Amino acid sequence: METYRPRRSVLYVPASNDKALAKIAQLACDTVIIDLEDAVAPADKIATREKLAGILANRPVANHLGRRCEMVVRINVLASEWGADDLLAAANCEPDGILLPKVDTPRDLLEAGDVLDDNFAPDSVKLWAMIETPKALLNIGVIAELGRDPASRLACFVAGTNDLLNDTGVLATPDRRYLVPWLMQMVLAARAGGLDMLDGVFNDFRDLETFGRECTEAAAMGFDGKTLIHPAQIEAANRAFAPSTQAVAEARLVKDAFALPENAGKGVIALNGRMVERLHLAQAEKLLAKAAVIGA
Ligand SMILES: CC(C)(COP(=O)(O)OP(=O)(O)OC[C@H]1O[C@@H](n2cnc3c(N)ncnc32)[C@H](O)[C@@H]1OP(=O)(O)O)[C@@H](O)C(=O)NCCC(=O)NCCSC(=O)C[C@H](O)C(=O)O
Ligand SMILES: [Mg+2]
Repeated sequence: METYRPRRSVLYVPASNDKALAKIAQLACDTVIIDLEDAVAPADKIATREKLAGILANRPVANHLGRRCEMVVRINVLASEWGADDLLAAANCEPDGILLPKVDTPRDLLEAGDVLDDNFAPDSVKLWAMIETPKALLNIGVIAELGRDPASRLACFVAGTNDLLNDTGVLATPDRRYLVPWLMQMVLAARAGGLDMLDGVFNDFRDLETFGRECTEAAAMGFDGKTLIHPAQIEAANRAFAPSTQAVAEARLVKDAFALPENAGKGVIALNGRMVERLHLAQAEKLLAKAAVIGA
């Protein structure tokens, strides 16, 4: 069974921006997040929420990979004046996920999950969580643990680096040196919880060179993909989070070596002067499956 769901390029599209919404079908991003939160002015929140059903109904049948176009809705903070209505309105539109901003504790997710369980089937919409507050970082392990319980609906973490910089006062530098320790904590926690982990946005959308570098680093740090704010960022993200040609070739070598009759049943083999274990075979098979899905 195919389990890899590509989320290399995850584009925020403001739910209030008709021009941007109309572009979705032409874009080569793996996932779209329809944003009701930061991208929508307070005066427009209610009118924008009312457009949600139309936006989701118009989702492209297939995306650039020929797969069902994954659409997630980011709602306003649950405790805000808009949050509760956003949650129900979003779930009614049957998106693939609902992204909760400013999650501080597991309770925030459990409360949203309870509302969904009272109104929708247990296997319906998934929850995604923004990790963007100091409290979320302090609680990241227990929040991530929810990922091991399918009843929690939790499927994905998204780093909110703008809020994190704002709330902590750390300096934004091109190499993200003060953020990296927290980003690595997020990756570690996501892995412990069996969750996907998406990197935060890069605001300077005309600077594609620095953006490309940040994507390459994020892939090396273990992120599954990057959240984006502009279509110009899609291509570099798709490239950075895809397995390289060399990685695919090496994975094939590992798979072929373990398939040799003389290696049947062996736990460890030597390959071109390198020790290769069955965990490397599993890793290679995962990488090849990923490459097959994205056509790399
Ligand atoms: C940043 C922008 C406001 C820039 O918009 P604009 O000046 O219109 O850019 P361009 O003229 O270069 O646009 C070219 C065409 O591309 C379309 N476009 C632009 N952005 C998007 C998009 N996100 N999705 C789809 N299409 C898009 C324009 O409409 C132009 O189309 P056309 O004229 O037909 O050629 C804008 O990019 C933007 O609004 N981006 C998204 C902003 C957003 O959603 N922000 C909230 C999410 S990020 C966040 O919240 C961070 C997190 O919470 C944290 O804490 O870190
Ligand atoms: Mg934010």
